[in-house]
Amino acid sequence: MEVSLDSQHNSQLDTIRRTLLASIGALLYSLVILVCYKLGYVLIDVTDLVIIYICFWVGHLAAVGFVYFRHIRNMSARSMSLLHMVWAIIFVSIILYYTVEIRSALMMAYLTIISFGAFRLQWRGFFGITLFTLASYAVTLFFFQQNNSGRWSPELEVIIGITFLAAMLGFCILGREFSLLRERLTSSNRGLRIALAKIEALAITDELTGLYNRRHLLVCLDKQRAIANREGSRFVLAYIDIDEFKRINDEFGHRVGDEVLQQFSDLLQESIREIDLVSRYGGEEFVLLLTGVGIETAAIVVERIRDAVESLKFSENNLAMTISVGLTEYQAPETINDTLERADKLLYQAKQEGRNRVVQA
Ligand SMILES: Nc1nc2c(ncn2[C@@H]2O[C@H](COP(=O)(O)OP(=O)(O)OP(=O)(O)O)[C@@H](O)[C@H]2O)c(=O)[nH]1
Repeated sequence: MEVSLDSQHNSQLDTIRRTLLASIGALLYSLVILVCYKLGYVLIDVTDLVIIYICFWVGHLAAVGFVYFRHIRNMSARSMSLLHMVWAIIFVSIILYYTVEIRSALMMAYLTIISFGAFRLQWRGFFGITLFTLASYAVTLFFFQQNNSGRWSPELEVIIGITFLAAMLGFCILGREFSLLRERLTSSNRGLRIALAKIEALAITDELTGLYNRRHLLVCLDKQRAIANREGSRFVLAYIDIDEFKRINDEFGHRVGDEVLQQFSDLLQESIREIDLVSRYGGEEFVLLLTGVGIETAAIVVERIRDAVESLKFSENNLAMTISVGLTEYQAPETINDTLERADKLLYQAKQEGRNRVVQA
């Protein structure tokens, strides 16, 4: 879970970084156009240029704001959405319509815009945006030729057009490869995350019973102790041992012994609340962690479990068995070891007093 949140956060930061890069690119391109305008390569009325700039920047900033808004809301965002790219391509096409002589240089902006799509778009989207760019350039050329026939050189335009088409095709193929690579990477990351979650679960689970193991119990106890020390909350440990389990193994075999352990674990699991924890401490020993209760309430719960075990028949052989329990409440600021040792001594006392009983501190 932590891994997944981490990767989501990193991907959002990447998105913000790419959006900032796109903005820097757009700013530089706007400045280059201004210089070209000053040098007489962009033949446009200054009012029209200002209107085009305002329209483009309003759209661009709205898109950037949208990405940032989704980021602070923790929603997934695309650095340059399809709409955002279409907006930028239209802007470049309009500028190209007014550009003379150096149009092939300013056309490079198309490639920069499209390359942003390679980070996010599926290859179909990438293909679509490439087609849109080609169509948009064709429309620009058509109108340019209509209004500037004097400056129109068919041979030159064909050469530029073919070069541009080849570059776009190359970009499209590379974009597809990139997109496939990204999809493979995403899917292998997902696989790794699932495998990691499984390994983490295995590391804290007892194989036979499916209960938490001793390692996980100790981690939880440390946390619970820290909470109790800080907030003054209470928790109780019940150290449970199945009585004369060796006899069950000896009489019925190890397989039946395992079955009994599994059924007993199920019973324990069903007897506690979600906020409590049951663990297999080792062999036929189990520890219950009962949180937010004092020893009086815990004693009632554990006594009920002892009673249920006594009256149940386990495994296919209808075995009867009993448990002994040492029950103690955590006394701040002692260590968890102290509490466990006390519970163990109480369990020993329960065994000494004849088994099938709960002894509390
Ligand atoms: N079937 C099975 N037996 C286990 C497992 N782990 C431990 N045991 C057995 O549990 C038995 C525990 O025996 P003892 O420690 O002598 O205790 P006991 O017979 O329960 O007697 P008291 O605790 O004194 O009531 C041993 O025979 C172990 O082999 C397990 O995973 N499966």
